[in-house]
Amino acid sequence: MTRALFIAGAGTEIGKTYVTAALTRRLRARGEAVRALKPLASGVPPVGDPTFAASDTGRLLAAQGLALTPEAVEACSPWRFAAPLAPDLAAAREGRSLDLADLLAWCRAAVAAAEPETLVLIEGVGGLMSPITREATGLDWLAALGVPALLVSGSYLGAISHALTAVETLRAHGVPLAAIAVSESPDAPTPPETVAAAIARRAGAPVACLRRGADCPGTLARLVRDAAAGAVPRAP
Ligand SMILES: Nc1ncnc2c1ncn2[C@@H]1O[C@H](COP(=O)(O)OP(=O)(O)OP(=O)(O)O)[C@@H](O)[C@H]1O
Ligand SMILES: C[C@H](N)[C@H](N)CCCCCC(=O)O
Ligand SMILES: [Mg+2]
Repeated sequence: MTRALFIAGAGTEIGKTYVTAALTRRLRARGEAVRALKPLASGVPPVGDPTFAASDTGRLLAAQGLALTPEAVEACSPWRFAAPLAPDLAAAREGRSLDLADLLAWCRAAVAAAEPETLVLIEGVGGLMSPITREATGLDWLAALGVPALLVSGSYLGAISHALTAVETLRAHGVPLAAIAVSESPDAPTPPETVAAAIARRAGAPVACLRRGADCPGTLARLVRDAAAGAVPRAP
């Protein structure tokens, strides 16, 4: 049975790719089959650009041990836009647009095509409710996919409210929340463990922590694997 999980952020540039790549490496090291996808990406350099390896797609492909071939890039991130803006704006800058229905169909096909027992990780774009098309936000994409979420938070001052706001939003929309990962922010005033504990007391979901430069903790890998296998009850 193929299992899928959506990585959502309490904000943009908060650690979604970092956590997804670390999680991918950890699961693969345990012999688990993982496919990490970033279907929709903005702020992306051309594939041949020397900076492409540092892009979300580059980092997710590297975490899977995949070379940055045009085919691998296309299979990971079919909608790529250059401007570092919300995807609807970035697409418009290129005279392009995208439909939520096409994005959903692509994601569903990718999950269906994955080898049995593969865990498919789908990284969203920006924050949970960042616009992805003129009408839809990332939440619409996640809710329509019907897979559990892993919410990534930072540990900066304000991160607790941002994370709990995202938790409440997921709950209000019936999206199952597998876990929250606090990815340490630079120059944060308190340790990420302090932020994680404050979130855990209020979120009703397990919280894991990743210090700067840290690998994915085993607890998070187990939570994600179990959730993707259906061990997360849908929110009331
Ligand atoms: N725990 C961490 N340790 C070291 N670096 C981190 C950590 N978390 C995030 N970063 C770094 O912070 C920057 C932003 O993180 P990342 O790219 O994962 O954010 P994102 O949420 O995926 O952003 P986007 O919304 O653009 O997809 C990156 O340079 C990333 O490597
Ligand atoms: C460029 C950035 N890293 C992301 N790719 C896009 C973030 C869009 C954020 C839109 C918003 O919520 O204000
Ligand atoms: Mg990212």
